[in-house]
Amino acid sequence: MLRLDHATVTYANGLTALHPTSLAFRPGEFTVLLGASGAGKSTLLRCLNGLVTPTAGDVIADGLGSIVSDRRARRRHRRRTGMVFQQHHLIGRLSALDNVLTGRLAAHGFFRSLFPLPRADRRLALAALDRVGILDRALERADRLSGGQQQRVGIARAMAQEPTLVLADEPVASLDPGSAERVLGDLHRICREDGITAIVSLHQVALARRFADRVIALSHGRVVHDGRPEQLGARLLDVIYDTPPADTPPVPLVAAAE
Ligand SMILES: Nc1ncnc2c1ncn2[C@@H]1O[C@H](COP(=O)(O)OP(=O)(O)OP(=O)(O)O)[C@@H](O)[C@H]1O
Repeated sequence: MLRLDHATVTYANGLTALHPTSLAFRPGEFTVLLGASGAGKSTLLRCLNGLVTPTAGDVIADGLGSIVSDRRARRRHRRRTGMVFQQHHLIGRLSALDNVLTGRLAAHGFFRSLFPLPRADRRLALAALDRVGILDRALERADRLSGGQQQRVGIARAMAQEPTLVLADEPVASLDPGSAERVLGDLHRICREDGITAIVSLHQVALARRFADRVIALSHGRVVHDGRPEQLGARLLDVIYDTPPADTPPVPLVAAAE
């Protein structure tokens, strides 16, 4: 179980992006984080792998203890945590396969990773590409693949790490609706099959309804909802997305003539 214990993040400019937050993530659960832009989703995700250090409170990883105060625990936790980003951070001139193989580097020591990786790693990387349906593009340069295919490579790279936890920050935000659904569907299926805990930030409420076991919604750095996706009604969505009440006069689109 991964836990935030009163975790708080105040950035150097004085902005509190995450107010004291306590949450526990159950193994194998697919959690979606929802919230308007700037609500604190990325900050929360980054706390969960130690990329952002809480200014107060703690992050406790299963069997390892605090990843905030213990560097070794943080390193071990990261090794078993796969990250998927909106901008896939692929190396364009490398093949899809070589990009996926970079996910295996953390499994080896620094000196070992300077030499060609063992065959077993290549097999694992090819299997990961197969699971996201693009084995036939394994030798293609990453920058010649479509956006959806590139994100599949990003997912395969995270899976090649053999993680127990996947953190995905808006993994399908730059894809068209059809590709977004297929790519998120792949991520969801693989996490389910392998019992991987997933915490995924999304902007698309429909995808949260479709795939989430649990939805956590943030607004201005606070959790405003933690529950089942079926509970996402119109009223709650108004709170999450700061929609003004229906009787608020509309803002004029064009300034009135002087
Ligand atoms: N390094 C930083 N220094 C100062 N402020 C930051 C920093 N990173 C994020 N913020 C601010 O913290 C708040 C929360 O940002 P965060 O990126 O966590 O939100 P988000 O919900 O992920 O937004 P989006 O959906 O747009 O990615 C925002 O007001 C943002 O401007």
